[in-house]
Amino acid sequence: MLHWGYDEHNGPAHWKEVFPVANGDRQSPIDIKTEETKYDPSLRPLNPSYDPASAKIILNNGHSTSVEFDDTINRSGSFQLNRSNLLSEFSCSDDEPTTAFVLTGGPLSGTYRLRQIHFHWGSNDEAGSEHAVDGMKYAAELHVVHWNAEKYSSFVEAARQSDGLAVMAVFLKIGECNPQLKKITDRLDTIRIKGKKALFTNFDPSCLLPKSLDYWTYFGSLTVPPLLESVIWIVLREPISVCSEQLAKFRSLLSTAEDEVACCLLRNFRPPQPLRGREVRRN
Ligand SMILES: NS(=O)(=O)c1ccc(C(=O)N2CCc3cc(O)c(O)cc3[C@@H]2c2ccccc2)cc1
Ligand SMILES: [Zn+2]
Repeated sequence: MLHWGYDEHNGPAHWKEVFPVANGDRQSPIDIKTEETKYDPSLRPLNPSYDPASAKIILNNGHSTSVEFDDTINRSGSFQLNRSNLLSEFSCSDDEPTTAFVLTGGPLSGTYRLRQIHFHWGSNDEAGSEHAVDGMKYAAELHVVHWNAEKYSSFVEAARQSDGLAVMAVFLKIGECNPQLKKITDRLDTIRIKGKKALFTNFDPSCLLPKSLDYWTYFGSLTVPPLLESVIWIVLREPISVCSEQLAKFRSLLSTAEDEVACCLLRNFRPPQPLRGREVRRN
């Protein structure tokens, strides 16, 4: 198998050839059978608090489009943005609580720091989400990726720990065009080719969250290689809207680089994986 992707020759059915954990017992996504979810009174409300200044770039990494955030923090507690992206450096004094772009509450113990958001979609409006609800798939799915910055010193280290990552999933349901999503879909034509990136600042991902933050939660994995089993999944029950024209822009992204034959990224979802006896809790 060449580099993994979503085509016939390198898609999800092949990933186990290179990443045997694909057959593990806490793989994602899953089909959430609502009748079998368990209410858990100990689950607290989710508390996302994002600082718009931390958004940095939007990029096409060949298997999705992502908005990357600045999740570096140096010892003095001040946030350091690297000069190469010409963003000004700002620092908060040590006595200020740094609440920028973190997720706490819900099933989480501790503070998870926002790293990136990205999307999954399909070749048609009917099925593009990764998680399913009672067998039903949505048109697309937003993932808001956080890592446990209290316990681990980097995202990649956290990605190897069973409680290292927390990903909030938001379903995108076909309907009205989404004005908040427009800020992202309007930029996709500048990053069509794999590897392309562009400055993307002052974006607060909470503008993409639905009114209700009610959720299901379960222990799972990355849904793309290396499929690491390090994700606490928090799937919001209420979808946000997206229109066909906006979805079409995602599909016009290329999964190929400049020097390759152009190939559109028409779909990039992994099908639901076996639950293997895991429990899905709801708040
Ligand atoms: N769909 S998802 O489960 O929410 C998810 C989460 C994280 C990541 C992520 O940040 N990854 C995994 C894939 C990947 C591919 C790259 O080309 C890359 O440059 C970075 C990543 C990272 C990653 C890589 C290694 C360890 C952990 C994450 C991707 C998908
Ligand atoms: Zn994802």
